[in-house]
This record gives sequence, structure tokens and C-alpha cells, in this order.
Amino acid sequence: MTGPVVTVRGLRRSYGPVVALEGIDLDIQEGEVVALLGPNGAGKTTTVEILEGHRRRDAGEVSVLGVDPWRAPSSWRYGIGIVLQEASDAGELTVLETLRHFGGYFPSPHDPTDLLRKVGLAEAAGRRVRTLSGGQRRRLDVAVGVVGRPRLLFLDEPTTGFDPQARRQFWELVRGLRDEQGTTVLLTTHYLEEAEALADRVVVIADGVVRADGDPATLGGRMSGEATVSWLENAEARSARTADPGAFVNELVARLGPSVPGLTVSRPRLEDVYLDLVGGNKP
Ligand SMILES: Nc1ncnc2c1ncn2[C@@H]1O[C@H](COP(=O)(O)OP(=O)(O)OP(=O)(O)O)[C@@H](O)[C@H]1O
Repeated sequence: MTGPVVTVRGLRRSYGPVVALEGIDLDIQEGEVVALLGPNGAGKTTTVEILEGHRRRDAGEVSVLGVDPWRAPSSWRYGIGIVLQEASDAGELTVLETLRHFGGYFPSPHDPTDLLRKVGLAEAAGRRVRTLSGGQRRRLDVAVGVVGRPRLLFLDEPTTGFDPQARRQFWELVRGLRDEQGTTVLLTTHYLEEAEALADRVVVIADGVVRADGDPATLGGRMSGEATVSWLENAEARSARTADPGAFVNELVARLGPSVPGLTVSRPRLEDVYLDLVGGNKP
């Protein structure tokens, strides 16, 4: 990691009377995979579109690859890759032709055949795009998004509609981009499992403000708060919340013997922490 790729300070944007962003701060370092989470209408798309240079802001400082996206020269786009939710028109081109076509817009694109291999589409190179399955189509979208070797890749809800296997393969693909190419990734997702599996950092937005920003493993004090210990005693399921699960389990072992039946120790799931942060756990 060599420095900030994205810096945002006090970002504000309203649509008429609707305040979409109320003062967002965000930093993304080179080589990070960051997941932007938040309920519908939280302001994720507005934030991402401002970073992409597609939407004007009302106030605040924004720097993406060292430049204000709203005033960026056209060459700035070479450093950016965008994979939108809605794929562009499939048309009659083959997979390979599509990638060649989009690669032609960039000064030093990936070799299209190599890239198709990396995204697991080598076998489909000669097929017309409209005949691809949803998952294959998404892989092609990603290939198109990275064909110009972007330093920063935006992925908008990339795995919506994927089966579990395709989702895992897609995660591997994104990890490969980060680990092998050093690509920085900002993704939006509604899947907490995806954020946990993929992101070095998650940023939770709700009502136009950042509610939390940190490692998904420790967000909201996840690993330092209370744990739930569950076990079976006299054939009855028991559970208890404790701030010191080690000591609690030691007591159980002392009382019930070394193999406590049905013993599990669990921390709050990312989903629980997230729902607390966005107010979705209110009674
Ligand atoms: N073009 C627009 N005109 C008017 N209001 C808008 C426009 N775009 C977004 N908004 C409003 O701004 C707020 C933030 O919307 P935004 O699309 O950024 O949220 P989001 O977090 O991306 O939501 P989702 O998860 O549903 O995609 C919402 O209240 C939305 O209704």
C-alpha cells in the first residue's frame, strides 16, 4: 500500500429537499478492498457516482487518484474501472470481440485472451455475449471493467443473483485482482457475508453519514464485546452471554467434565453489528 487512492472530506449532496449525503469522510489506500454498506437510500450510489465523476457534489473535498473527479481530465478515466449493476447492451459481438472493443479505448490494455482466462471465460471466448448465463455475463462485465488496467475498480452490487458457487469464484477473482495487480476496489453490496469475505475494510453509511468504518472482523467492537456460550446440560440446551468466555468455559469444564456436550462460543455476526448500526435492530 503506497498512499490514498480516494480521499473524501465533508461530502454533501442534496436532491431538492432530500439530503442524500450529510458530510461523508472516507479514505481508501492503494491496494485496499473496501465495501460500502448501507440500507436502501443510504447514499451509497450517490457517493460512488461522485467518486466516478458522474455526479456533482454540493460541498466537500474529493480526490480520486490525486484529482477532483468533477474536474478531471479525460486521461484520468484510464485509471478507473467501473462495473455497473446493469450491464450494457450485449449486442451480437462475441466475448473476445467485446473485450477487444473495450480494450481499444485504453493506452495499454490487458491482452484479451489472457484476461478471459483470468476471469474463467476462456472457453466462452467465441460465444455471442447474449448467449451467456448471468454469472458468465457478470464475469465479462468485470473483465470489461479491468481491461484498461485500472488502479481503482468500482463494483456495484457485483454478485446480485449469483449462486453460492459463482459468488465464491467471483470473490477469488477480486482477491486475485488485488493480490496480483494491486488493484484498489470499492464495492457496494447488500450481502454482509460478501463484505466479510472480501473486504479489508467496511464502511457503513446510513442517512447520509458514515456510521462505522473498520475491519469487518472487529467492527462495532464485535470481537471484544460479549460472547454467547451454548451447551447441553441434562439433555437441555443452555446458553449464556459473557464478557469472558474463556473463564466461563473453564467453569463448565470443571462442572461437566472435559468434553462439554454441544459446546459453542459465538460472537455477534457482522449482520447483527450492521443492523445495530443502521437502526434495524430496534424493537
Ligand atoms: N436523481 C435523484 N433525484 C432525487 N433523489 C435522489 C436521486 N438519486 C438519489 N436520490 C435520493 O437520495 C438518497 C440516497 O440515494 P442513493 O441512491 O445514493 O442510495 P443507495 O444507498 O445507493 O440506495 P440503494 O441501496 O437502494 O441503491 C435517497 O433518499 C434517494 O431517494
